Amino acid sequence: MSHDRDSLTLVWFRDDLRVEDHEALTAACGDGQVIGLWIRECRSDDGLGPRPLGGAARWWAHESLRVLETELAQLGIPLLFAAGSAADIVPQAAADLKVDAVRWSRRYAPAARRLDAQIKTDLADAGRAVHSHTGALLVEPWTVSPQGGDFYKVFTPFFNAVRDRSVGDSLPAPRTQSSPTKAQRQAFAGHSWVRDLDDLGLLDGTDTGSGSFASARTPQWWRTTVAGHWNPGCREAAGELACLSDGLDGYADSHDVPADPDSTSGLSPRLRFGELSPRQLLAAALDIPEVRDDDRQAWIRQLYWREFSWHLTYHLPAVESEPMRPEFASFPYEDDPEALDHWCSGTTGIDLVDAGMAQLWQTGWMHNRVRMATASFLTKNLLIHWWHGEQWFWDTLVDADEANNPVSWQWVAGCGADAAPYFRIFNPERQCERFDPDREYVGRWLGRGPGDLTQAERSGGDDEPIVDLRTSRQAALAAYDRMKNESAGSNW
Ligand SMILES: Cc1cc2nc3c(=O)[nH]c(=O)nc-3n(C[C@H](O)[C@H](O)[C@H](O)COP(=O)(O)OP(=O)(O)OC[C@H]3O[C@@H](n4cnc5c(N)ncnc54)[C@H](O)[C@@H]3O)c2cc1C
Repeated sequence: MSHDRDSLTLVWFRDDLRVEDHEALTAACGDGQVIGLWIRECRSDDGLGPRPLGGAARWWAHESLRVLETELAQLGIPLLFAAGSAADIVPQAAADLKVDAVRWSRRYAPAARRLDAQIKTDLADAGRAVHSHTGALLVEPWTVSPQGGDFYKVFTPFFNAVRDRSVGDSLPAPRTQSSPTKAQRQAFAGHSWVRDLDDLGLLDGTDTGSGSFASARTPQWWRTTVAGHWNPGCREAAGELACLSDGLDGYADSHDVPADPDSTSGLSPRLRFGELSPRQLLAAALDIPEVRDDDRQAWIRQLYWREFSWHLTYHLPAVESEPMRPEFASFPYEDDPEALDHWCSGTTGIDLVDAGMAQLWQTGWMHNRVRMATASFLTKNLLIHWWHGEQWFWDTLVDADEANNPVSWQWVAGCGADAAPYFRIFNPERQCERFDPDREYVGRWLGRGPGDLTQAERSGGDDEPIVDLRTSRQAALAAYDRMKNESAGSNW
């Protein structure tokens, strides 16, 4: 259906690569004609903008954008691509395309918010209407605070404060518009900032050639290997949402079983890139009749863990680089590139850790229970700074998320939002016995069959552990004591 009014709106897509339940897109279509824009952004020298995508996420974004382009085209909406500084490109695009308004879904990391505020001012100064919309979160972070405090620092009170809030109904895809004419398309392509998706460099990348596994990050890897495990794009995401009952069935009891591919939903990259909105997920979970209520509630609680990560990220200046507990700034981490390389390449000799790192490298994803065990091993048994692990995950996870990744790393490292921080040191052998008793998961990812010798039964050989779990645990606790004695304590 074509629209009568003349109004033209630019919808700037970011981490919201969908057409359903998209408030900015729906509002824009209600006003008149729409043009979409996606920018491969770089961070400015003064640190404004989103964190540059890691290798696996770049591959995902590229594929997902291809699908979004097709979905939008079916609605009569062109999607234009650009690369560079959004502070330059968005005002330029708005002027060149002569749009009346610009709309986008909000983002919440401080450096991206500051950039968006600057762009909003520039557009308004140029006489354009600018509207930001909700869409990435169920709860806007500034709408929730504890009595007498600025923001929640512990999950359970946060969850109790927001769990019963209404989030409204999901929106259908907007109605079809009249497609741009050939002449209009040619005019779009003529602007200096417009690129083809394939020219954004999302699949480019260079091997640093330094010889270490951790630095040899080749994005082509993701294209050839990880691609076999995923089908990015909002169309496929909608199909997965329809099968959500598989992931929810038995969730309360079995979500910690890494060998079972249905023990969790596997929807994290869909949320990361906004192929599905959290509101769609919540509505779907509440709607599945055949799922037991404790499974449903346990899963919904996890959705709110994601909200909590963003709540913290919104309120903290630099969650990716600064410990939430300030005393950890002086934690005596060790500089051990060789051990880091063993960890990245999954050659630590600790089965669960190596299996997890193999799953990550081969699929761009790792089960949550194993993420916790591998992260604990790096930061506590190897005493390597959580930054290094966070960065490796950032580069290798298809769901690498600006909030969930650093907040989870800080949680495991003991410097984050956890009521019982440092003393929880996951023993990866005990974790394996408990959550993978038949060794199905480690067998799958280490290329050994279930029933092979357990870690304890093996001795010597190439896969001798690089560190003794018991003595390294004691060393970690001693390092913690040293830090505590040196710091005066914190008010976090
Ligand atoms: C060291 C470490 C790093 C992590 N990095 C990321 C990351 O970069 N991106 C990311 O999305 N998650 C991250 N997580 C959280 C969690 O591991 C993943 O969200 C989860 O494994 C995704 O699988 P799923 O979609 O099947 O989850 P499900 O169990 O089906 O849960 C549904 C959704 O809830 C959210 N969720 C589930 N568990 C958590 C959690 N512990 N914390 C926050 N949100 C959660 C996710 O959005 C997930 O898609 C990390 C966890 C750890 C311990």
